[in-house]
Amino acid sequence: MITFEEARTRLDTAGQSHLLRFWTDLNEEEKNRFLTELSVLDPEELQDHCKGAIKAAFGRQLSAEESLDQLMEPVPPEFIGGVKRSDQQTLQEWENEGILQISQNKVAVLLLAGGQGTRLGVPYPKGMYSVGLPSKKTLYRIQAERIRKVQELAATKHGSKCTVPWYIMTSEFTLEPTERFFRENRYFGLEPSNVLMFEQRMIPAVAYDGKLLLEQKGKIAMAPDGNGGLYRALLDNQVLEDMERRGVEYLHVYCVDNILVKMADPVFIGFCVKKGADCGAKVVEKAFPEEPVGVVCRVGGVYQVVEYSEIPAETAQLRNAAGELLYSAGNICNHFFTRDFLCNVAQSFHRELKQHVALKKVPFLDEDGNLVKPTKPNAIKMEKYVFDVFQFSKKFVVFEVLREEEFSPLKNADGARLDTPTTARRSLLAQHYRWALAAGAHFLNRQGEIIQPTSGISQDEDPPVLCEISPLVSYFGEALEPLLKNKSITSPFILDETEAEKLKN
Ligand SMILES: CC(=O)N[C@H]1[C@@H](OP(=O)(O)O)O[C@H](CO)[C@@H](O)[C@@H]1O
Repeated sequence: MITFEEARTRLDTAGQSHLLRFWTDLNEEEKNRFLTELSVLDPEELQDHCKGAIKAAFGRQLSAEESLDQLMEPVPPEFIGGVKRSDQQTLQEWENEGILQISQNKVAVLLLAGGQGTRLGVPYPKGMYSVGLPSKKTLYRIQAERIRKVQELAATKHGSKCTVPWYIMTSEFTLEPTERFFRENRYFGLEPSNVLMFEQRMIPAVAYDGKLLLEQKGKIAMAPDGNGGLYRALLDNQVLEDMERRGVEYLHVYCVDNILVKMADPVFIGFCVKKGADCGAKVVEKAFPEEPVGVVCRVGGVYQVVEYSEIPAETAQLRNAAGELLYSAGNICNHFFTRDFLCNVAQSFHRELKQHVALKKVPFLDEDGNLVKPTKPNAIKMEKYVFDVFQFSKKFVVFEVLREEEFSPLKNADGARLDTPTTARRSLLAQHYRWALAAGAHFLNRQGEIIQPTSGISQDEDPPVLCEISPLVSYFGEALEPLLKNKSITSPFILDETEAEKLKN
């Protein structure tokens, strides 16, 4: 930790000496905490950060030729691999490859979980949320059980025990509650040494005059550095070394809120490995022009995601001759990276990542120490995005999957039209209902009458039966026929391991 004098000199250099305005009001503990916070702020970096924020927010506007819509082009269809575009045998080959890599301990998953869940409106990390399934499982439990199952599938097929380590990037907001939650839930049956949490950095919000803000007398207003803070956090926390020690070669990186996420998806991993990719993105067909998903495309000839907050509205509306959205490769925040690629990016390029700007209302202390809650944006928050490293890839691939099977994110509280606990719950239950029907089950209501099978269930309606299948029984619909074929099942039905045992007999 630095001394007060050192802090003062550093802040003078960075033009931020006002931050010590209330120093004499602080008690010893607050002073120490503040000095600890200040000691990680390098004065030159801080100065660059503030200048960069102002320039990014209010700098020169791009000319017409430089503008995004002039430079954007869709991914040529022949460059997109995927579930709809491939036959069963090819898909099986990719899956086999993925399972083989998993069985050799070469695959890990990495969760981006530093966000505050502001839109969902809960004061705890999103992964701890339960969307109201019959089993009451939280997102974290579902994800953990999918890891356990995919490990088991690979171990059974190749005859040796294997591990898919789970790296979890948290932030100042989410580390402590996430750790506690995992401990209290005994790591959901995973080996604790294979669940590795680390923290991304926080960076200061910058007021429109280039100054930092105090949120308390001894605390600067900070925010996580975006999910692209991953690369710096990998270095800060020696995560790449841990991967190397374990022999991990391939990473499946995903964000916490998609209830249908296929953890360490063998098909996606196998596809990327077989194509020799160093970096890949899973996409779904974008549903409508305003859908809040980024689009994978090329900008100036280079692969990139253009985020929903940055794509010009008219560009998002463009359609091809067949009437489909021109920019339809919707990013579902499921990425593939080789460890080599991550090392290269983290070591050589993390400083070059674009800073994205958001103008936000950031509460601050005024000169008299009173907390002001602004009614309009007053500060710039800078964020890096995880996908901004695609440009450094030597072999980038895109993999399209079916939305109803793999993408239903939890972003908003119930009451919103899209991406709520209700839509997430319905997506999962509809999927499990489809799996059960495909395995040959018949559903009965409480009166013992057959419920006629329904297909094409939308997120606006509940499936006709309540059927939830534990990931410990089936990872993605497999192995259900021996349990369910020609069985008459009464809704609600929870197929967990105990129920599976009963059905076997
Ligand atoms: C920076 C970043 O990763 N943005 C992602 C991410 O958006 P959020 O709104 O930040 O959750 O998830 C979306 C999919 O749910 C994806 O479409 C988008 O591009």
